[in-house]
Parts: sequence; C-alpha cells; structure tokens
Amino acid sequence: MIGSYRCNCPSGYYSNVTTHICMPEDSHKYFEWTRIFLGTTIGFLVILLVAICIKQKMKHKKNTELRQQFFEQNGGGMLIQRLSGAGPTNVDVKIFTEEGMKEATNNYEESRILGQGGQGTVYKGILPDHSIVAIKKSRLGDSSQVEQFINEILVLSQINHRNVVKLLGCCLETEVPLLVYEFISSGTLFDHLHSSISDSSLKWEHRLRIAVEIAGTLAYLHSSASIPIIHRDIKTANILLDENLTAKVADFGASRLIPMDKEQLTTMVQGTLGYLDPEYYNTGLLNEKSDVYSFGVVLMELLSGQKALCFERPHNSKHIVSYFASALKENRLHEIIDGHVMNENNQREIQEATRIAVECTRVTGEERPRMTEVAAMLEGLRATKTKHQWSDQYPPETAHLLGVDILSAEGETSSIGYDSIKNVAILDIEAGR
Ligand SMILES: Nc1ncnc2c1ncn2[C@@H]1O[C@H](COP(=O)(O)OP(=O)(O)OP(=O)(O)O)[C@@H](O)[C@H]1O
Repeated sequence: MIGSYRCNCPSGYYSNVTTHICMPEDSHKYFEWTRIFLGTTIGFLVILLVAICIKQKMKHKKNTELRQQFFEQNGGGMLIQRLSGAGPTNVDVKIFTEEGMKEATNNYEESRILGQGGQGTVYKGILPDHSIVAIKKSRLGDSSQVEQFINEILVLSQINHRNVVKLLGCCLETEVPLLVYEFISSGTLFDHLHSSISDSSLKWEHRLRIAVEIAGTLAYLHSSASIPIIHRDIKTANILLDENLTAKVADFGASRLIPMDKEQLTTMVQGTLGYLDPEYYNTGLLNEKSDVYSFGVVLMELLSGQKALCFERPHNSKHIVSYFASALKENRLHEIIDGHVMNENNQREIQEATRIAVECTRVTGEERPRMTEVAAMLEGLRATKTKHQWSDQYPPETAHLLGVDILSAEGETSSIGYDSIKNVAILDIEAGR
C-alpha cells in the first residue's frame, strides 16, 4: 500500500504516513478511487478545453480568412488602393463590422425594409449610439452590383454637400457589401408626387425650392466638386426629402468621375427609361448634358405631377417630354399643370419653369443649357418670388427699413428670369416643333 503503513493500527485499519491516524482500509480505497476519478476528470477536462480552444482558434482563423475573402471579393482592396490614390477625401468613410450591421438591422428583419431598388434592399438601422441610418445591402451574387457599390463609395467620398445624402460608411467583410447612409425621413420625391398613399400635395413654393436644390447640387457636381461628377441616374425616385422637405440627391451607383482632361466618356449606356438622354442612348457618349436632360424630366414631373413615362396617356404623349411638347404646341399648357401648383399669382413662374424644362430636354446636348445656368435661372425665379412676397407684405419704405434691399440685390440674378420670361412666347412655339 503506497503512502501508508500498518504498525500500531488494529487489523482492518491503516495509518497514513504523514498523519499517523488509523483509518479503516475501506475509506482508504475510497480516497484512492476519488483521486483516480478526479485525476482522470481533470485530465479529460484539460484535453477538452485545449480541443475547444484549438477549434475556436481554427474557427476564428477560418472566419477571418472568409471575411478577408469577402473583403477582397467585394473590392475592398481595390477601394483602399483607389481611396488612397484619389488624394484627400471630403468624407470619413467608417468601416462597420458584420456583427454591428446585424445588430443594427435586427438581423435584417423584414419590418426594417425601407425600400427595394435595382441595386438591392435598403434597411432602417439603429446604431449603438441610437442614431438612425439607412443600410443598403447589395443583391447576392451580382458582381456588377458590387462594382456599383464600390463606385458609390468612391464618388460619395469626394462629396460633402448639404443636398447630397451622406455616406457614413460601409461593411465589406460580409457575403454582399453594405453601405451605410444618413437616414432621410420623408421618403422620395417620386412618392410625394405619384404615390396614392402619400397625401402630401407639394405646393409650388416647395416644388420650386426642391428644383433649385437639385439644380444647384448638379451644378456643384459638374463644376465645383474636386473631380467633375456625372450622376447618370437623376430621377424623382433618387431624390429623398427630409423632414423639412429639403432635397437630398441619392444613389450614386451609376455615377461617373470625369477625368479633368476629358469632356466626355464612352460608357455602357445606363440610366432609367423615361429619364435617359436620347443622345447618350444613341451614341454611348456621356457628358454632363445627360444629367441636364434627366433634370428637365424631373422639372416636368414637378410641374405636371405626371410620371416620366405613362402608358395611359395618348399615344404621342406617353413620354413626358412629348406630353409637354404637344400641350405647348396646342397652347394648352394650363391643362397639364398640376392642380396643386397653378394659381393666379404664379402663372409667369410656371411658364418660365416650363421653358427651362423644355430647354433642358432638347434632343442634342449642345442645345441644352449647362446646369450652372439652369440653377441660376431657377434661383432667379425663386428670388423674384421672395422679392414679390416681401413687397406684397411690406410697403417699399418699410421694406427698406427691414433691409429688403439685400433681396433686391439678389434680384439682379433674378433678372435672368425676367429677361427670359420675355422669350416665353417664342420658346413656346419652338417647343412645339
Ligand atoms: N438614405 C436613405 N434614407 C431613407 N430611405 C432611403 C435611403 N436610401 C434609400 N431609401 C429608401 O430605399 C428605397 C430604395 O433605394 P435605392 O436607392 O436602392 O433604390 P431606387 O433608387 O428606388 O432604385 P434603383 O437603385 O434601381 O435606382 C428608396 O426608394 C427609399 O425609399
């Protein structure tokens, strides 16, 4: 018997070497078994723990490899390369984790879906700091969508403008890439103009301001952004409205950065039917005038409350541009202007805005004005309106005391509007060609 001796103990008892206390031999056997049992259990647990640790490590390694693979597959490497090559960016693009995105969308719960577009599904997300965001998830297994996502990150990282939806970050370590934007609460301009569920009947003041905001944003993208940008998919469904009905231009997936030394690019024709510039469609040559055409269509939608394409309209008026052209030719503009818009005080503005829309949608790009000119003309209309509102409200002497002179000074710009109003009749005839 190891660790014990029998001396001095009665038979059937043993004494422990160290304690010299006599104990029954049965209990000794019990302790021996306990020790064996404990030793085996602890050994087994240690082996189990080591096995779990190794498995976890392997899983972690596999996950990291998979995330790395997804990151590469989603163009992460290319993005980092191009972002660092593009010089300083205007926007901080945060990299979100897969876990963070799952938590924010409650595992992509169906009730969180805000909308579905050609590129994928947009979810409402709540970040740990309680801020609300919109998370766009690309369609699975479509590499062209992935390219558009990367393109959108690259383009939006160059823009910081109050009328462009802000890109907060992205997540590329998931099977399909995710983009995270600021949440814009009041839906799209398309819904406001055409949806039967939306009872919002936008007044002319709102519509004109929205038109000015979109035109100003496009003028900025074409001329003032660090690299000229062509949006390529301007339409009412891509204009979001916030709680103050401020326009936010969205969806830069199709947009193109134009190298400084190039005036136009040859690209695969892309855009939305009804808004697509016919010249670009025919030649594949893209330049800023394609956005001007699409903007003209949007302006016509704002004026008429009609969709860009509608198969319920007569044969020669299915497209909104021909709808306006035939109404102008037959001198019945008042018939096609939205009932929520026209009143006895704004007829000249409506005529002038119609003239601008018609100019924007001329068949060749050369005939169309530049976006900076369009923005100035519309801004001129708005300034005139504000000036008139002030002078109706306050007699000239009071207005002077209230500093309305400043607005009058802005009226210099509005003179563009006045001058062009003189041309309305001529242009009405031209539009009917
Ligand atoms: N930042 C955002 N905030 C709130 N809602 C958004 C935001 N971005 C998109 N949405 C909603 O998600 C919908 C789908 O957006 P998305 O840009 O993917 O599609 P689309 O513009 O309708 O289609 P396509 O990509 O084919 O042009 C929008 O119509 C809008 O309702």
